[in-house]
Amino acid sequence: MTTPKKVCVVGSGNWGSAIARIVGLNVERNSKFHPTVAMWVFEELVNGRKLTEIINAEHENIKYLPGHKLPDNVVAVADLSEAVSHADVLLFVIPHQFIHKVCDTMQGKIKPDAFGMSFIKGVDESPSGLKLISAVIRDKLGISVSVLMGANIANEVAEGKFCETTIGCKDKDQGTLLKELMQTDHFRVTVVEEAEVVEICGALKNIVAVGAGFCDGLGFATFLESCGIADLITTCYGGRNRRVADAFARTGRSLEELEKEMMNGQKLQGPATAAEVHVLLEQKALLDQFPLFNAVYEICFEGRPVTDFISCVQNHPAHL
Ligand SMILES: NC(=O)c1ccc[n+]([C@@H]2O[C@H](COP(=O)([O-])OP(=O)(O)OC[C@H]3O[C@@H](n4cnc5c(N)ncnc54)[C@H](O)[C@@H]3O)[C@@H](O)[C@H]2O)c1
Ligand SMILES: O=P(O)(O)OC[C@H](O)CO
Repeated sequence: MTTPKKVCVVGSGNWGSAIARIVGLNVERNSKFHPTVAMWVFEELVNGRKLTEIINAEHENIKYLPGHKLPDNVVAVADLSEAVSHADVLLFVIPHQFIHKVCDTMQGKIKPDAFGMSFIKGVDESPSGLKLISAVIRDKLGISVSVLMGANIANEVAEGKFCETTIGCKDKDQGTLLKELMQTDHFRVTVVEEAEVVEICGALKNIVAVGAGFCDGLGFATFLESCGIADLITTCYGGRNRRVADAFARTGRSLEELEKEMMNGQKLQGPATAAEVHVLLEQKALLDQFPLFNAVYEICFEGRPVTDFISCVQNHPAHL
């Protein structure tokens, strides 16, 4: 029998504490894991008391996740080196601004066969270019690093509200183990191999969220009505344009044929609109600024292979 794996949560903010809560409950009932979880806490005083002492005495992170008890087996540790030294599984849940310093402190302190998972949404920027946070951890600590990202609000997850999340992990066995560590009845986990895509989605959506806040704050609320972003998301998930385009890409059959076969007389609006808008963009010499619209037009009407779709967008003049 293999030795139970010890888990350390590196971080104890809003999400870090919600994750520690899940992990603490899960390890108690799964013999593949050691029954205690170390949670590294960036020490600070709250009402004159050390936060670690409050967490260990009251089993609640009263500053970052108030109102939700942590299981007794989650032990707050202020010394990062001590917290991580016995861990087989390292869960990184800190704001991305602190990742370099945290990894630097961990260097030489972790078990050589430990592996990690990052819950951190962000990217790292340096003179050599952008880097995923998982890559920063991997390069600094020499361990494999998966990611977990999803439409998850820490307080809601802690309340046990239903939501789903995605683990990106290239190793099948590790992915299965990490799913066992994270999944609950209310927090449902899907594991995919494309870890980089999972991570970049998590990082970039935060910029859009800031933009959405600007719009709301400025009173430009119409995009947030049902006709705006909501309809965009709805059509991309469940609409007829999406369904027929999906079949087009999978089968290589023509749009006309598929529309006739799949829609029983109903009419697609997307390709025709792409053609109509294309006329205007061409007249105004704006095609370069709308690479997605242009790519859809070329694929639908000019015989451009659908397999070029991503490269059309990648080759936007602004990126050259
Ligand atoms: N909060 C959410 O709902 C949520 C959900 C999903 C993902 N995330 C992501 O999880 C990551 C962590 O977010 P969070 O909500 O746990 O953190 P948070 O926003 O609550 O951040 C505060 C944490 O940072 C720590 N901290 C402050 N100064 C520090 C320093 N110098 N060095 C190290 N730590 C320091 C604090 O002690 C505290 O634990 C982020 O990338 C976030 O985008 C958050
Ligand atoms: O509260 P935010 O904007 O950091 O977002 C939290 C989560 O990332 C939502 O999935």
